[in-house]
Amino acid sequence: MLVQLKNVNKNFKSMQNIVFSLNSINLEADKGEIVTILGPSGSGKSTLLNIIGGIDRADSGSIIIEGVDLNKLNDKEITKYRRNNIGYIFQFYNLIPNLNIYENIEVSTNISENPLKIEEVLDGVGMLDKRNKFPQELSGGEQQRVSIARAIAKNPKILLCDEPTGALDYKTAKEILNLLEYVNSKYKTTIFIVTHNTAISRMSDRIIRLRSGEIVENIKNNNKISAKGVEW
Ligand SMILES: Nc1ncnc2c1ncn2[C@@H]1O[C@H](COP(=O)(O)OP(=O)(O)OP(=O)(O)O)[C@@H](O)[C@H]1O
Repeated sequence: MLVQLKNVNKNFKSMQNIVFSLNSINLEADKGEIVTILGPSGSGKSTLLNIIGGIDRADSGSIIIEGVDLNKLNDKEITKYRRNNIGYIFQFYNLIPNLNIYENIEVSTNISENPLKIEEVLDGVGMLDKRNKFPQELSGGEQQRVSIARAIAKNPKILLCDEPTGALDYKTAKEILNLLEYVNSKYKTTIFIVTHNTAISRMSDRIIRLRSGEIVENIKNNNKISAKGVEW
């Protein structure tokens, strides 16, 4: 098992009160699985993703990645874990505006121990010919392709996608889903996709539904379809 969360709890507090808590989260994901995390706004989806990514710390419980418990790592060790194991894709791409496409990816490969060739990943996402362009010269879909290339170039075991198609129109969103499927099959990357779009869950191996910080559904998808067939 690549990812195992056991009894994970996380509270966000205001001055005196707990304003939100993620409660007793248990989940597992194998190498190469695609997992979708569904749930209404504020249910804790991004918080859960950030805990798996070592960005947020859990208050208690275990987050075991390849046998290592993230909750037992110090800050330096967790930074190293993040650099080498985690690729992140955001709704609004988060590319660095004053660096060209190639340089945006270089920022990520420069800090990882086992990066892929930048040309190879740019070619894989269909952006090699735009390598000298700047983010503002690209469409949203193209920027998301670059952000996938940036995440993948680190050669991470886990790809965390927070609403990766949330800012894109139907056609471009479908292209991005196809690309995530390609990455998953080529690199055997385990992919977590947080989304409001329940249709996306049809291309995943596992579907997790959160409500008010609790998992209310955790099912294996026995009717997985290819990204091409996902419709909404
Ligand atoms: N750093 C923080 N400090 C305090 N509260 C936080 C913090 N991060 C998240 N929260 C609260 O935790 C709750 C869950 O937030 P989270 O972003 O995980 O939900 P979500 O399901 O991803 O929502 P959305 O779909 O709107 O992005 C929210 O009520 C949010 O305000």
